[in-house]
Amino acid sequence: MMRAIIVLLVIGCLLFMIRVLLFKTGLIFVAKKWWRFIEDCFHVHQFFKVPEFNEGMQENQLYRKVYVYLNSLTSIEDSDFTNLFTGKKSNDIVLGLDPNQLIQDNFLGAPLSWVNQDDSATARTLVLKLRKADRRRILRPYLQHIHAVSDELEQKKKRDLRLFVNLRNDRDGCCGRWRSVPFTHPSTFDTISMETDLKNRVKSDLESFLKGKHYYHRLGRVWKRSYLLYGPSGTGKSSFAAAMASFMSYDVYDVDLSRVADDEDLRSLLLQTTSKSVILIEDLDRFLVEKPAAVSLSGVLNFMDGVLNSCCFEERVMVFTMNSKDHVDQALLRPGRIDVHIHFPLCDFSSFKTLASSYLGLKDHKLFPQVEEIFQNGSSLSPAEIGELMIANRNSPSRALKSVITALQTDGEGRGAANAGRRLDKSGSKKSTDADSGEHGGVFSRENTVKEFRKLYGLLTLKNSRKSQSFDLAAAEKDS
Ligand SMILES: Nc1ncnc2c1ncn2[C@@H]1O[C@H](COP(=O)(O)OP(=O)(O)OP(=O)(O)O)[C@@H](O)[C@H]1O
Ligand SMILES: [Mg+2]
Repeated sequence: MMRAIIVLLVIGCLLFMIRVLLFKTGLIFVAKKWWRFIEDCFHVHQFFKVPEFNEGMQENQLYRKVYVYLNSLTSIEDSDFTNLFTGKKSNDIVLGLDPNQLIQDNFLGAPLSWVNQDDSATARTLVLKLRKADRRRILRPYLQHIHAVSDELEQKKKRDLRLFVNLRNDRDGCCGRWRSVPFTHPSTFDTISMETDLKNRVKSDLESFLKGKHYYHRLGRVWKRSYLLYGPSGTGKSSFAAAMASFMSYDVYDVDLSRVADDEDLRSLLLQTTSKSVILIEDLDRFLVEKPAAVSLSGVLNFMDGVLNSCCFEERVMVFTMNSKDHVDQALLRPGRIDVHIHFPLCDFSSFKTLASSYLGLKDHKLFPQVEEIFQNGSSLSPAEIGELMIANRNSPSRALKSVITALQTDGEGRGAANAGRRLDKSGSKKSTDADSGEHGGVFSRENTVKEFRKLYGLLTLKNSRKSQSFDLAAAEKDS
């Protein structure tokens, strides 16, 4: 009897020491791994692949959800290799899947594992491995669980907007053509010096769009809206486009047409964009004149029309910027292709005062009357030029204003008249050119309330008698 007790004690001590050894040295993970391997040998498995792109090179939404879900699993820390990234805050450490990393999971008592297949030759794929005996019972509820968890994570995490740029198509079509970085452009509608009324109308137009899904579908139209921001260099077009994206919490796809091989390539780029995004094409006029790529005009027109079935083009806002519309094929600007035209003119005295207030904190100054007179004599500069002068002299407002006056008198001579003159040429009064030419149909009086915009899809011409900025929505009469 005594001998049996001693043997049991020795075995107990041995087991305890082995346990301590296993946990202290981490060998427990090796033991678990071997145990799983031996167990697996006695089961038949099934594999389910979740590719990043479907055969049409469109993003596979399930891939994105599984990726978010796996990155949230604590078992990601048990993998042999895991990436560490800095999160939003500098002291945040975020774990990220490593190429070909194995992640274990367990659902309703069934062991599962995922492999993050990511070799540069093919598009990225997540592969689920589960026992055949468990498939019927858990596959569907497991995928629903993944959807629920990833949706919750997406909701919880404030949407970190992303800026996507397109790569050259020298990667034989694999692995997607967009690379993204966090979108942190500081511009908001508040930082852009623009007439408040005009800014509010753009906001209201965007809000109507965001709520307009059923309205567009009832009209049988793709739920998209396109804006043309045009005006001289340095007048805030790019900043405004960034402000629009931030306002809507939309990602930005910045299309560099010079990196697009041909029309087909442009279409496939579009296919890979996701909903809730701004698709930005800068300096379209320059592209159409210089044509640095093999994209044809009809390719651009189709791109602008979103000539794709609606599933691939929903919830997109297209923003085109130009320095001038004068040399552009008018087919590009017709209603339905460009819904809203917004002109960004050079500064006048009122926008100058807005800049002086934001950059120098000045509401008034003894030099203001002199500045006003120079503007009235037809001189002007872009907000970028005036902004830079104010920033350079922000510690001395008087010196800043004197440098603006000097610049207006030297570089700005006549530019204001030329800029305003574009409006005056057609009408002899301070209205926007588009409104006068009537090229987009009728002119709406300023009394138009925002609800007029809501009633109409397409283009409204709004006579904006204010001299500083025009918000000319040219109406397609027949659509109204
Ligand atoms: N209306 C404005 N209000 C405030 N800042 C402005 C405005 N316009 C331009 N700026 C400032 O000038 C700089 C250039 O602006 P932005 O790049 O948006 O001009 P742009 O019209 O896109 O010029 P380009 O046609 O050369 O691309 C930015 O730093 C921006 O902050
Ligand atoms: Mg720009």
